[in-house]
Amino acid sequence: MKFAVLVFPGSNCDIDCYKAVEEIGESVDYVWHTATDLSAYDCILVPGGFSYGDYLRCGAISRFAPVMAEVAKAAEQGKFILGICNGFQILTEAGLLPGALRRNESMKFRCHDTVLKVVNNDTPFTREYGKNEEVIIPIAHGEGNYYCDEETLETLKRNNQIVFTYGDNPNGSIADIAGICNERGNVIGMMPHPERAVNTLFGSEDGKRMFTSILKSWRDSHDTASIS
Ligand SMILES: NC(=O)CC[C@H](N)C(=O)O
Repeated sequence: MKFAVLVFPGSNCDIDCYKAVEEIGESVDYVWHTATDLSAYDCILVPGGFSYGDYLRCGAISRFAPVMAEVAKAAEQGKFILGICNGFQILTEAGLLPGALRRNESMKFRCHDTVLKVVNNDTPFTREYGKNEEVIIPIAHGEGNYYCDEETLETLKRNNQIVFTYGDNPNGSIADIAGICNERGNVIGMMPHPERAVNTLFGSEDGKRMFTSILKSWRDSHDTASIS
């Protein structure tokens, strides 16, 4: 299986994502935002950071990068797309996920561990977790306050698209939402950083199972031997 980690001017979690994939022993490349071909990749990681300095709105400029047309194509093909933090912001700006990320209610940048509930463990990204399992994954953002209108929220609930919720809501997100997926389940965005929780040395390895979930899902769909 081959992973791509997109890199925009101002990305700062690209190396963490790359290392997280290395932790699970898979192949990974950095892919610059000007790339126009993602056909070699099975999973696209859109990492966190401050792409284009968060000017206008977080992700509002990056979503026009040439590579984003390829991300849309990959999503259409059913490939796995994981947007983390600024990556989530870029995916909402690109219209690949519904809703928007606003300034934290506190108007402060929040950087600390959070307890997340795995609301939907029936996605390619979360199958290695138990339903309603609580995991510890850190956040680091100023604009993680997820918002969508009532109708969209009802749709998210009805389709089981709410993947993670916060135990102790750190940013004012509607319905305590920390992560959502598209209706098909192959595109997910989340504000917390699983790639910063892949080893007990980091304080938690609860994020690692997101990466092993992706690998298992890909292996199942490609009918190769499953990993232990
Ligand atoms: N760690 C990040 O990706 C930061 C996300 C974004 N720039 C914010 O502050 O909300």
